[in-house]
Amino acid sequence: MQTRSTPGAMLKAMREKPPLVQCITNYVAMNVAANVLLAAGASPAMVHAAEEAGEFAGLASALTVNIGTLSTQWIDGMQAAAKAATSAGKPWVLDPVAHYATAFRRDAVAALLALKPTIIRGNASEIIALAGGESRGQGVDSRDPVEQAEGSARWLAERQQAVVAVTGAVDFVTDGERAVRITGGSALMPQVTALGCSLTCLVGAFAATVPEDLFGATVAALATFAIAGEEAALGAAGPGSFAWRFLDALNALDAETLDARARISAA
Ligand SMILES: Nc1ncnc2c1ncn2[C@@H]1O[C@H](COP(=O)(O)OP(=O)(O)OP(=O)(O)O)[C@@H](O)[C@H]1O
Ligand SMILES: Cc1ncsc1CCO
Ligand SMILES: [Mg+2]
Repeated sequence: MQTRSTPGAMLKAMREKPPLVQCITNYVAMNVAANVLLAAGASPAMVHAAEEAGEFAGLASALTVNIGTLSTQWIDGMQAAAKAATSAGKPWVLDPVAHYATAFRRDAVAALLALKPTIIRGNASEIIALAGGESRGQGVDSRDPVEQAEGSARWLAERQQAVVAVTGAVDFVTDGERAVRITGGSALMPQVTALGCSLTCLVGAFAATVPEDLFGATVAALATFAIAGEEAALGAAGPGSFAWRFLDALNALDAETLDARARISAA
């Protein structure tokens, strides 16, 4: 992996100086994602109102924008925050939840893409559709394998000059030049709502910690989820116990274990 630092070193740096991350996320994910960031060692703030989102982006070290439960007022807040982050040179992450489903979502995502997210994180169906392909996604859930989204991700990364992460059974990350696959996690992860949305917020936390290495930050966040997910699955009886075990595993994961267990290979 061609990054300046290891995932473990980035996790350690994040915990030593917990970054303030502005998460504009959906109603389903707000509580889940805030707990995920706290467990990992970052400081989340769910601030989306049009009246303050832009101003708040000036205080935060990174911004994440997720369109999961969209409404017009929220779009104004998302755009204000994205503009403020971009003009301050701060990283911001776009999660285009089910953008293929309706014209309202498609238009919102097109406007957000024009505001130049530095990182885009989605499931395979979302990334395929963002690149203009035929996706089989149903609502917010992916119906496509990540392998089939790799070409779309490379195309999107080049076109947007952004890091693109596609998640699923095997994750894929590219900046248009470099690309890696990350294995791990658990089949229980897509059975717990909003873990992908929470991962988007965690990508923002790592990006805030190492803004000079957004590719490495994205890989580190995904590897953290992969190892915490594997650990949580060991004792889980189903999605319910997996959800709380995942928070505990994330909190207990240390830098050395992450670096020893992360499975990241060039793609
Ligand atoms: N079958 C699987 N096996 C292992 N890990 C998985 C599997 N499916 C998803 N994951 C992991 O789950 C996490 C969330 O990714 P996912 O692709 O499910 O996001 P998403 O579809 O955007 O989720 P949501 O919309 O619920 O937020 C990632 O860390 C991913 O690696
Ligand atoms: C279930 C659901 N519906 C809109 S957003 C969301 C969270 C997972 O993406
Ligand atoms: Mg999602």
